Amino acid sequence: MPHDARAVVLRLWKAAAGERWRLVVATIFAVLYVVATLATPIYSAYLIDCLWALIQASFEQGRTFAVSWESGGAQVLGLLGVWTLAWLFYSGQALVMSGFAERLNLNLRKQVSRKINRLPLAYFDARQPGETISRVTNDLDKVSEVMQRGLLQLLISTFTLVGAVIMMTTYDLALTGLFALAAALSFLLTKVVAAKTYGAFDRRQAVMGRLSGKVEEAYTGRAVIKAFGDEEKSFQSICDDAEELARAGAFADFLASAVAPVIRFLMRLVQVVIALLAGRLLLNGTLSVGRFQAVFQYITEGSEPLTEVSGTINLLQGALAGAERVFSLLDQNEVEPDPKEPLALPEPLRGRVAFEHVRFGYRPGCPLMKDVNLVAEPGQKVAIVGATGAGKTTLINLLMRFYEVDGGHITIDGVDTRSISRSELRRSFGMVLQDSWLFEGTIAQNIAYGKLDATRDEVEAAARAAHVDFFVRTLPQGYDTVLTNDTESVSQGQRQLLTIARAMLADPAMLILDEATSSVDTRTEQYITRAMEAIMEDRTSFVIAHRLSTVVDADLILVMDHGDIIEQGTHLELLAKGGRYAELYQSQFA
Ligand SMILES: Nc1ncnc2c1ncn2[C@@H]1O[C@H](COP(=O)(O)OP(=O)(O)OP(=O)(O)O)[C@@H](O)[C@H]1O
Repeated sequence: MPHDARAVVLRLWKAAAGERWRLVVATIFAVLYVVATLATPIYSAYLIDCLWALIQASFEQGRTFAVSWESGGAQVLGLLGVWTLAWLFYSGQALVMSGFAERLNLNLRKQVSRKINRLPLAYFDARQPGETISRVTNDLDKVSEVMQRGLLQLLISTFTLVGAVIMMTTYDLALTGLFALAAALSFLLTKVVAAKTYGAFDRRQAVMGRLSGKVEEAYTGRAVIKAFGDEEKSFQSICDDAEELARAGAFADFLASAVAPVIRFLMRLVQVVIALLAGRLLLNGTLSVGRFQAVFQYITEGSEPLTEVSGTINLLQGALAGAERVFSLLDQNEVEPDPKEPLALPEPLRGRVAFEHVRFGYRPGCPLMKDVNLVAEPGQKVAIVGATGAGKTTLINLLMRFYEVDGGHITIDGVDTRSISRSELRRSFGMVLQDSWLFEGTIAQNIAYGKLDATRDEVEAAARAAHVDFFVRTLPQGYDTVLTNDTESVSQGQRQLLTIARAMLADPAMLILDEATSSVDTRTEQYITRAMEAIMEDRTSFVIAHRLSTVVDADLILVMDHGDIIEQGTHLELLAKGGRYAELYQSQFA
């Protein structure tokens, strides 16, 4: 069973708020269906006894046996009517129940989607993307699929079993007792198997999550995998997980389906014993033919749910395992909420950025930045330099509040960035990163992403300023060319120019730029340099710098090492100091 099955069921109930009426309606239909199904044996018992009396009378009086409308025809039609009603109730219930399961799934899916936007980046750092995606897809699908079929079966099976036992007591108590004993035995067996199946289902869902993660990684990282000739290793690793999934899945399914035949066998044995006992009662005249067959129909009606219930409970385990994994995602700590009454940044924004005694570590207990202090005056160009892993990106991550500082303050024009909303903070920055983020849409839409109401003229003006207009016009569809996420027709350099155009159009007060390290052709590089210089004009800009010209021209150079700023000043100041910058300059740039 889940670690706390009752808690999972309670949370599912909560998640079904607003949809519970469907469950009530489905239950009413289920009860009506069971009543109609259980009514047929009584009705047929009466019918058979009537017909039996007729047969005997005809036999004694030497008449030919015939059934008229009055002597049985009407009852036969009535029986057909009850069957039709049962079918109608069953279909109605299935319809309402599928609506319930899908709505419940929709509610959960919305909660999960909202949650994903509120999770801190640290959550995603610690997990493979596919694992989280699997919770939104596979696990949720399992919940709705099984809820739909499983809950329906469970309702009908339980009502049918209880109803059949009650009806049997009206015919013969001893036979009912025997049947109840067999039912209790099969429940016990189900319980034992159910404990095992939960573990198997839980493992299957977990392996499925891991496998989705690897497939996703292999797909998005296919270029790197090919470049390192790692295809075989990547394939093997996916195969290993796929095989584990097959084993876990086969074991879970085997356990779930193996119990039903055992219970069916047990119930058949009981039926034989009851048949022998009931036969004796029939012969000594205690039971009529009609009542004998009614008892038998109730045994059959009551035995089938027992096999169903055991299978269904096993199926529901799968849903509970999926639901538990979804709830564990929903229970993750969220990012610190924005202040209830956020302050606003001054208008117009001057763009003075200050870090005051900032402390930060990605993992608790592992400090990276111990005491970072800096002031970027309005309009200054700040170059951040340092070896790989020195903390350049981390500085930007904190500035944009992708991660929260552990101590100290970051202020913009004197306002603490934690006292304004994240969206206002991020709106005040433009970002041009190395792996430029373009989405599936036209080039015009991609450029206008920072200013959704921009006119086509504004889009084209931004593209011209970013030196990308000429390239766009060489494409057959121009600004209406649709970019796919993986588009091959746009080079790395052109992608960067497009994101510069996007930033130009948004016209933010401050900028964050990550200079490209990947090789682009000289001509494109010239365009990029010119576009970057143009966009940095009169804006406070933070540049993760790789080019000598950017660093030398900067108003402030921050030299980072092991997370902290170890030197800061202008090019000449730092050279004169003869410290790490001078060393770096000699080795890298000179
Ligand atoms: N999401 C993360 N979770 C845990 N540690 C991280 C994370 N991102 C970076 N780090 C670690 O923090 C340190 C600083 O990384 P950061 O990315 O800021 O360096 P960088 O100077 O930008 O490097 P590069 O020039 O290679 O991009 C490194 O030791 C890195 O391993």
